[in-house]
Amino acid sequence: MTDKLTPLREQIDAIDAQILALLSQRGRIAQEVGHVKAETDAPVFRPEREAQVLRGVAERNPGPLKNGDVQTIFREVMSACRALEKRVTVAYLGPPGTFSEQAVYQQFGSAVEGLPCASIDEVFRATEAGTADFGVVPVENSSEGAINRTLDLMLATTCVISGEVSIPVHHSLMTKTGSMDGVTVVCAHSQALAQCQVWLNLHHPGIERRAVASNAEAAVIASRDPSVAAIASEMAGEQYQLGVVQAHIQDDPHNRTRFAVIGTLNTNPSGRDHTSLVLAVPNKAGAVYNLLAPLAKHGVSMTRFESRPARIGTWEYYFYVDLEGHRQDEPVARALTELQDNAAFFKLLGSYPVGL
Ligand SMILES: C=C(O[C@@H]1C=C(C(=O)O)C=C[C@H]1O)C(=O)O
Repeated sequence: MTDKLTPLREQIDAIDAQILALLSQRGRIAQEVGHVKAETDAPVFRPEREAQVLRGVAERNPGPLKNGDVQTIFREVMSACRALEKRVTVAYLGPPGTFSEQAVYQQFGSAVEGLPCASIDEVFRATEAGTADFGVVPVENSSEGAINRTLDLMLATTCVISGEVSIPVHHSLMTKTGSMDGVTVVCAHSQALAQCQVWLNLHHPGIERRAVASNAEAAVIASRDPSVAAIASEMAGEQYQLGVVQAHIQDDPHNRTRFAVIGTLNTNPSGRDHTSLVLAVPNKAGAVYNLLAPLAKHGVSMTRFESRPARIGTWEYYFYVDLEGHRQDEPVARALTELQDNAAFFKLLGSYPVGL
């Protein structure tokens, strides 16, 4: 066996040497890019360029490696190259171990400075204040719908959306001991409790459910108190040394959460983009119908339509709309101008590459 392996491993060693030489060449060019950007004060992180590189490697991938795996490798290569220019700081809903943190690494790779925050509000504040270069905030979950606090803060702050990222959300029930003996409370973020309610009703109908600030927070509590079980990711469980009672307890096996990358960067077109905006109309018959007419007229598809009460005491609403295309694409630009003319309120949140 050894005789057969030796020449193959020699080939792998030779290839690794080439990969390493090429990586270092790539790194040196990224440093030059960094110098050019510094001269013009241009942004280091360019989501549209990174999206194009990742789409390109999937299109050109000759196999046998899977597209997703090749993209993970290139995501890390770009992350390391970007860090040679500047290590970007990204605020997220902490503590470490949350799905928000996973979304940060999914978008930026691991050569990034994560800044865990106590609340979604704080993520917006840190990003607005420039303490962080970007923030990552949950926007919607495939089972539970919109994250209302994020929608409200999109409206209230000056942050724009520079990117989006979607990750699978798998919940595990975990305790300090790995068993449910003596457990009287299940802690999790309210969204996670909602996403696992059918399973909990079936398997632990009598146990108190307590909403806490985040799933990772629940994991911290469970790591200190054996009468508490946490619902969180297995990553959080590992971080806080919990034993898994039951993995994959979310009611929908395809459960996903979409996150927005917020910041001050107006991302350029990548070729496959989304545009997000908030609109309001006067409270009269046909107003919403008329409002959206420019989309049909210019052939722009709407991928999301969400309403939030305006909270001014009357039955008025803000509409959160996602469109296919970039604000600089001709049909989108035309539709946006007409939408703005028809709307009582109009705020463009940003255009950004469609998440992988
Ligand atoms: C090298 C650049 O800077 C960053 C790193 C990239 C890379 O390593 O490919 C791509 C985009 C930027 O986020 C660039 O802008 O081209």
